[in-house]
Amino acid sequence: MPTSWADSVSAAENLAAARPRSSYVPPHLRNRPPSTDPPAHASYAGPAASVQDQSGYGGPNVGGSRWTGPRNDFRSGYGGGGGRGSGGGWNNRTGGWDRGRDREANPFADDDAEPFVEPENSGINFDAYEDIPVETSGDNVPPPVNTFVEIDLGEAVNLNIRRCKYVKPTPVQKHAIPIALAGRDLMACAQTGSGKTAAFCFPIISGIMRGQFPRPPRPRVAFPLALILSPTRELSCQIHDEAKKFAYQTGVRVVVAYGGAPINQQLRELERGVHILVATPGRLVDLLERARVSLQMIRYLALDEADRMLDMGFEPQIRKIVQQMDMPPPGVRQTMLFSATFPKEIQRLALDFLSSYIFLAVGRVGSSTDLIVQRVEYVQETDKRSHLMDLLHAQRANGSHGKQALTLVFVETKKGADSLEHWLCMNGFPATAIHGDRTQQEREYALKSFKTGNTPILVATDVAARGLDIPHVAHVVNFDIPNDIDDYVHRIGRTGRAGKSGLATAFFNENNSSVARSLADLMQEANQEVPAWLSRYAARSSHGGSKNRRGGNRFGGRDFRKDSSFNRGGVTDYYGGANMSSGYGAPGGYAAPYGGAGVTSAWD
Ligand SMILES: Nc1ncnc2c1ncn2[C@@H]1O[C@H](COP(=O)(O)OP(=O)(O)OP(=O)(O)O)[C@@H](O)[C@H]1O
Repeated sequence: MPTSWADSVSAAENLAAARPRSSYVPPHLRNRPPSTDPPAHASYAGPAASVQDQSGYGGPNVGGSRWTGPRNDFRSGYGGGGGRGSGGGWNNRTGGWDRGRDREANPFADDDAEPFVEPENSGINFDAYEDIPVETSGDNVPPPVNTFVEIDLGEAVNLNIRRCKYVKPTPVQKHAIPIALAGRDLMACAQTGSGKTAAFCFPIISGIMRGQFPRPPRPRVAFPLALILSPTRELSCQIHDEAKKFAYQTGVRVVVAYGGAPINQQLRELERGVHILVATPGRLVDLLERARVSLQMIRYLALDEADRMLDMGFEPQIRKIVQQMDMPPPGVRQTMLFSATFPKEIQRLALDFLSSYIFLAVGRVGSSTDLIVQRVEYVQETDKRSHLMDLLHAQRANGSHGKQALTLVFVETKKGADSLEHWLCMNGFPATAIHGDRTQQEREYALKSFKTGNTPILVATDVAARGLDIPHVAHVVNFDIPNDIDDYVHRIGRTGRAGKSGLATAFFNENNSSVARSLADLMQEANQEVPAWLSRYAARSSHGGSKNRRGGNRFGGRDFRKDSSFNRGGVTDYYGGANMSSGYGAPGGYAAPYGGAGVTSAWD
């Protein structure tokens, strides 16, 4: 009997291997249950059919009443039944989705060529996340799970989890996946590098595999079932790559659309059919205005790094996409917001986008993980370059495996990035740069060159601060400290990911005094040593008032619905109690009520 999730998957694989095969089965078909495969191009949407079992969305197009019934109906057979004969299913026009699936490239193929490949994606210190404080608020919060085997994601997704070498869910996954699988709207805040991408992708993929959906009503228009919005092109590409791995051989097709790349190629991809569309807001608005994408069939909406999208001025586009086009309203679609930081503005947006949602905070909101050793050094503007060179020399001397560890250097301006890159190269340090004035091709080339270790130093503006998951970034240098502490949290979060440790060094001087206090608070909270001189700056700036988007609340946001000032503003208080846990050992912790006066929480 299998004793762990990994054992169960192994057992499943062994069983599959033991199955007698009468003839050669091509690799892309090997994980498909032979008995349930429909004939090519047949329209099939029986009650137990999943996307994998269909040649497309064979269910009827219910036309006029597309938003009728509660949201869960979509997942429990909406549009199912009567699908036979309804016209050949999804994408029939181009030969059917199955044809595309047969050509599905193996998204894991590159992993084996990875220069720094590891046997297991458990990280050297994965258990470091276990004791992290977790808080949930909202009505009827589904209980967390401890293992992947407890979550019924389906055999195909389980195999992909194993291919990803994930052994157990991270804390945010333990909580968020059951919440999302229960069909609940979710606002989830968890530390950088803690696995949020999989936390929203797994339930979406699994929901699409299980659901029954009407077939797309018009040709030449893409009707995705799920939309994942992210602020930057690189992050959208990364989510796309991840989602393709999670959805490999499930029949769920993931397409990405982002600016700066030829739109025609993206249109062709969309025409081949799309279940999950990953997009940046600007390019998506373009596609919607060209009427090449319709959001009318969206059942899942995920906003990754939602706060950053507002910072970048995307709010009008996001509101247009979510509220002014044809997307089903909250309560019909399922909406999830994920970030490591949630300033007040985004919590207000959440009230418009989410319906009776659960607020989940894993670790203190806006905190950095204590896997990252943070150092702040006092460096005058004019000394920054030579100081950086000292750090890089020291690092080169300590290089492991004959390879120089990757170093990410953040600067404030695009010009500053160009000039520092040039200076580093002139001084014998192989560096490249990424910023918004570079062409998309240059940006992608720079990232690739950095990831592969060809240029182990990347100079970047905030375009690389959010979400990018680059293995083996050992050191993040804040050559220029950002004015907003949330940006600092995301920047340093490019190291110390998935349980690994990392180092972050910041060059502080007079110009940064406005963030002294939030920086000192953040470091203290992450159990870092705060230099005495920084504490003095912090004490001074508390009187002057530093920019603090967290509204004076020391640990930043918490569920905004709890703020009395907010509720006095005439907005309904959805808050219906909260649960608090400081670990996973005691399931009883989730039943403990929170919110009464005098109860200590992770936030206080
Ligand atoms: N269960 C798991 N086991 C092992 N590794 C995991 C697991 N889940 C995710 N990872 C890995 O952890 C890394 C970080 O994941 P991800 O990029 O989703 O983090 P994140 O929380 O979105 O970070 P950020 O806030 O910076 O966007 C990735 O390399 C991912 O493959």
